[in-house]
Parts: sequence; structure tokens; C-alpha cells
Amino acid sequence: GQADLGVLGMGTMGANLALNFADNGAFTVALFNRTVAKAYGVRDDNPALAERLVPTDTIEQFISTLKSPRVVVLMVNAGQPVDEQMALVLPHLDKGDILIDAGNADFNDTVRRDAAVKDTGIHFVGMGVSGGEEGARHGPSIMVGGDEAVWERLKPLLEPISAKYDGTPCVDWLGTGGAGHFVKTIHNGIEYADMQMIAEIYGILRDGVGLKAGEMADIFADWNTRGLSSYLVEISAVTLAETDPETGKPMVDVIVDEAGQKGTGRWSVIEAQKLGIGATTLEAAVSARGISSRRSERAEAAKLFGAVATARAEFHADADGLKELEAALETAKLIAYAQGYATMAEASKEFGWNLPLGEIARIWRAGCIIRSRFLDDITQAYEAGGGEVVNLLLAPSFKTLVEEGQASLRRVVAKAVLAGLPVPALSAALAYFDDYRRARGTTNLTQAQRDLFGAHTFKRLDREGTFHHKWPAVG
Ligand SMILES: O=C(O)[C@H](O)[C@@H](O)[C@H](O)[C@H](O)COP(=O)(O)O
Repeated sequence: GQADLGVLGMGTMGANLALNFADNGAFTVALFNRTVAKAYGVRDDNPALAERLVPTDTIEQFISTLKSPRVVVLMVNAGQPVDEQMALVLPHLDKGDILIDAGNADFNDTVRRDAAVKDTGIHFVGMGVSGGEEGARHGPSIMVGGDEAVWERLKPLLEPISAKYDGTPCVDWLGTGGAGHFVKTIHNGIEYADMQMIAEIYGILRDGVGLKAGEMADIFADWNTRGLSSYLVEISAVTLAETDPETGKPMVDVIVDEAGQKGTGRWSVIEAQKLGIGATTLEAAVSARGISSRRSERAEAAKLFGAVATARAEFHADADGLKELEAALETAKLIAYAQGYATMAEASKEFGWNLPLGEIARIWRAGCIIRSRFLDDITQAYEAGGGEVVNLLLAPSFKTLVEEGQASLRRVVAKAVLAGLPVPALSAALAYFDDYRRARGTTNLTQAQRDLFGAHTFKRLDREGTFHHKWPAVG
């Protein structure tokens, strides 16, 4: 065959990734989609790249169009569709061929699929791709798992299409098996937390200060020029500034406040829980989406308990007021990233991946949804601390930011709580910080209770061993 690789699945991400391979990679790309016409549509809608796009009618024709050893990229919805498409493709692949799942897979599925093809000599690669439609087309951030030797074969295909930061491709091999998809899942968990915290600050500015969407757009645009400079803050300014052509109202004021979710955020929290990492800001963000989806119940509750109290007096949009909100968001953001990174660090040990945590921040520096100036500081923290960085909150380079910012976060959370303005992720970040930095916690009482009702035993401060106490009889 004459094609350098094949892309199966012509949805938004698949079609744009194929165009990116043909354009930035100058590769010849075979295209296949269950609805065959869609593959032809991708070619016909892109005449400039048509000679490098080879739509096919059958899976047999798709496979025969590929140069050997073959490289097939699956870009279909996570879950069952991946297993179905794998079952379709695998019988046609040979030893040495590479099958990539570039969708948002649960890494547990990737590990299962990798094991399933291990003995066939076909190489399965779980690859995280971030950046949405625009990223897929012009340069995503790419997180590669699987065998390192296979990565060497994929590098010449993936580097040309990936985003570039300082001229360096934002793609790298992160570890064996499900490492690529695990890191993408944590990326999305952090994405959820980042978006939720931005929404909470928006709630304070809208319901606490009483600002209009346009005024808030200016504030986010201004914040995008300093430490909070990031794609998510940038698109917050853009979406807040947009007007609905139909009503002339701000676009955000006509959008229903029910957040969707496709699963990656939830998976990130489940994995963090399994690893014993309190990723509380990610949890708060996932739960906030769940609560938001109960709109009719919320309307009921609002009638029952009255609308949220506004304490305009407490929050102000003057220079000091905005500076405080900016510092609060920046500090909470660091804490959320620290939780995501702690989850990756623990998974790296648990699964033997040796994840390059500093490098992950570098490949997230461009192309992906959480791309931000702040990631440079994370890369530097790992370069400075090497494998010693157990939690970013302990990294010397972040000490000043945390010390100065935590006071603003504390005031903002306290005022919001008193005003009845919900800030679940911001307050989770603050509580995590206070819990994490407390040398003597309170779970000693929990241990006593567990030992009383379940003889679960406890450790003593003053000598080695595990102990059970004969507690007084209760009820
Ligand atoms: O990194 C990305 O490019 C995005 O995260 C991408 O993966 C996708 O937009 C998510 O599916 C959004 O997740 P929700 O639909 O769950 O918000």
C-alpha cells in the first residue's frame, strides 16, 4: 500500500487528526469510517490535501492501502466502540504492526487490550491526545504509552503533527501499558478542577459583586496577562465577551447551567481514591457537574430555601478586591495541580512507570486544554527537585506563591461561605492545604473509633507495633 498510516473513525477528532497528519506531517493517510461516505467527505472538503487522503470502502481495502509494517490510529468513542473496532481491525494486522487507541480511554481498558494482543506480536499503544478539535487539526499535546521501542517508530509520525513549545514537539513516551491514557485522564481531571474554580470565581463576580458578563470578560482578559495566563482563562474571557446573535444578550446568559461530562474526570477521581491520594478539588469539580445536572431539583430548593444571599459588601471589583480573587484562583490552581501530580507520582510507583513528571508539564505547555504559563514553574520544580518532589506544595519554588496566596484564598472562601456563594473546589483546595500542612491531624480519634467498634487496631506514638485497646462497652 502507499499510505504511511491509517486513521479509523472520522468524528471531529479523527477527521482533524487525519488532516493534521496529511498537512503538517505531509503523510499519506488512509481513512476509514463505519459510515463510509464520511471518509470521502473529509477528502472532498479538503481539496488542498486530497492527494494525501485515501478514503476506503472496506476494512480490507483500508488495511491493504497501508505500507507495511502498518500503523493504524483508532479515534472512536471510549469503551465498547474501541473493542468493536479492534475486533474489526486485528484479524487483518500482522506481527510488527502498530494499533493505536488515540481516544479518551480508561487506562484500565488500555491495560486489558494491551494484554489481549501481547502474544500476537501486534503492538498496542494507548495514546492520550489533548487540544480538542483545534488541537487535533493544528497540533495537540500527545501522551504516548506502550513499548518504548514502538515509540521510536512512532516519533517520526507524531512529532511533526504535535504542538510545539519553544520549537520542541509536545509529545513524548511516558511509560509502558496504560501510562499514556492514565496521564491523559489526570490531565482531564485537572481540566475539570481548573474550569470549576474559574466558574466559582465567575459566580462570586456575578452574584457576589453583581458584574455583567462583559465586565467579567475584561477581568479574565487582564488576568490572562499574568500568572494565570492560560488557555482556560483566555477562553473564559472570550466566552464571557460573546453576544448571542439571536437575543443580543451575553451568550453565557442564555446557556443552561447544566454541565455535561463524558467520564474522564470521574475516572481521575476514582484512580486517585484507589491510590489514597485526596484529589479533593478534582472530586469537587466532578460532583459540581453532577449537582448542576439536577436543575429542576435546584429550582425546587431555591424556592424552599430562598435564592443565594448576596453579600455585595464583602466582595468588591476594585483593584484590591480583584487582586485578592486573582491570588486566590492562582493558589487554588497550584493546589489542584499538586493533587493531580501527586496522583501521577503515586501511580508511577504503583504501576512501575517512572513517569517523567517534569516532562509531562512541558508537553502540556502547548496544544492541550490546560496549557498555561504556570506549567513552566512545574517543569522547573521537577528539574530542581528531581525524584524528590513528592508533592508540589513542598517544592521550594512554590513556597512563596503558596504562603502569599493562601491568605487571599482563605478570605475569599470565608466570605463566599458566609455569603452562601458555593465554592466547592476553592474550599476543597484550601481544606486540602490546611490538612496537608498539619503535622498532628485528627484521625487518631478515627483510629480509636474504628478500634472500638471493629477492633481495627491502631499504632501508638510512643512505641512500635499494632495495638488493640479494651474500650468500655457502649450501648
Ligand atoms: O484534552 C482535551 O482535548 C479535552 O479534555 C477532550 O478530551 C474532551 O473535550 C474531553 O472529553 C472533555 O471532557 P468532558 O466532555 O467530560 O467535559
